[in-house]
Amino acid sequence: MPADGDDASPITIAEVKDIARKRLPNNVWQYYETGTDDEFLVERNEAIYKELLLRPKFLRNVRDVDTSTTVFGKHYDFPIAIAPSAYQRLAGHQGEVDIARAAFALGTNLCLSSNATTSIEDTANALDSRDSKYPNPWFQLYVLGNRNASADLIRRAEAAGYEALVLTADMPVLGNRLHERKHALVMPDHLSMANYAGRKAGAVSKGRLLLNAATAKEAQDIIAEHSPALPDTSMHWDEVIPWLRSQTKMKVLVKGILTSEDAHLALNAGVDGIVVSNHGGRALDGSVSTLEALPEIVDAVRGRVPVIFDGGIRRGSDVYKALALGADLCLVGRPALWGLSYNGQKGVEHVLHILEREFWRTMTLTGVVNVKQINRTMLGKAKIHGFGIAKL
Ligand SMILES: Cc1cc2nc3c(=O)[nH]c(=O)nc-3n(C[C@H](O)[C@H](O)[C@H](O)COP(=O)(O)O)c2cc1C
Ligand SMILES: CCCCCCC(=O)C(=O)O
Repeated sequence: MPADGDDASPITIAEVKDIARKRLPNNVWQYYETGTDDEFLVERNEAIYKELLLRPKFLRNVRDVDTSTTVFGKHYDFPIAIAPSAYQRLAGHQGEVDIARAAFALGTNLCLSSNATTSIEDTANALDSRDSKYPNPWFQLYVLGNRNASADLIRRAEAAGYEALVLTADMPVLGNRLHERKHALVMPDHLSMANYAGRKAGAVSKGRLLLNAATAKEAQDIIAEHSPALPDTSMHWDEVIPWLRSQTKMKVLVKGILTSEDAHLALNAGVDGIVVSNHGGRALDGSVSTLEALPEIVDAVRGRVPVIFDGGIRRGSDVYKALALGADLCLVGRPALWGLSYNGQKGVEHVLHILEREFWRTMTLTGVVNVKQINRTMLGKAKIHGFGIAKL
């Protein structure tokens, strides 16, 4: 049983978030927090969990509850890992190094962003070796107009021992982040995009460049001028997965899948895994929340590859609900950044502990003793149906 923490410390993710809000400089807070347009999706990603109710079962001998899971044959002490997020040193402390060490210390894993403020090699070298039953870190890739630059990152990640390559598909251009346009993210002098030989940038090219384009024509001109350093907008299923395969032996996952159509295309292209994600509501406002998208993708995939899931997870019960709908592993983005701001590596560990404990407690209180027992029969809809809640 994971021990409860000291109650003088924050005891929920919401409390850690409140501390981060007070500590982070406003433009960093806005950058981390921001969604796009009306931020409908940031809100919906979180709110949607409340639409699903748990159907607890009792007297099932819950003395030994095992929260662990296996993905790509590797062991996770609980099914929560850390999503890729850019520029983690903006939260202070040691950024990516603290997040990676926390994930390893808790028996889980992380995915490093292409746009990290600590390089691929420095992040890997900061980690102690651990039992080979546990995974190595994953690396998230933005494929740039300059494919040679991307090929170089892939080669470096593989050489540094990363286990999987996660292609982010959902942001060929930056979403319309209104807060960021008002509070431009400016990288302090001591930080840079460490994987790109010290390039300074907020949102890729000169920070505000794309965000500040006044017209579509201006945006096109900027893309044309800076395309080697921006995500490659010409990427297509037919070529990009085969190209990645030709570059690496690492597992290849695609991140940002929201429909069964794209899940089928991803499977046909031969990916090793799918990440259901809407980029934390930072790409296209008004699109579907990830929990709503999950069942159709799980049904399309039919267990052929792992389905990884992120978006709006703030409670261990949220993780439980995503697993019940068929996710194999959940990722958290912002909560890790809040933990980092709260107390560096220890703060990220604290966040993971909270989620692990809540997840374990939800398993125990619903009468399941391992993650395989968490399935759709454990959920109901928030709608009165006869005398009970409607089953899914
Ligand atoms: C500040 C920030 C930066 C992010 N940077 C990246 C990135 O570099 N690459 C990527 O694929 N996703 C990025 N994401 C999206 C996350 O990987 C993840 O999909 C999202 O944060 C999950 O939602 P959550 O924050 O509600 O947990 C970023 C998210 C945030 C909040
Ligand atoms: C157009 C790609 C910019 C990526 C910036 C990092 C990121 O993913 C984010 O959400 O912010």
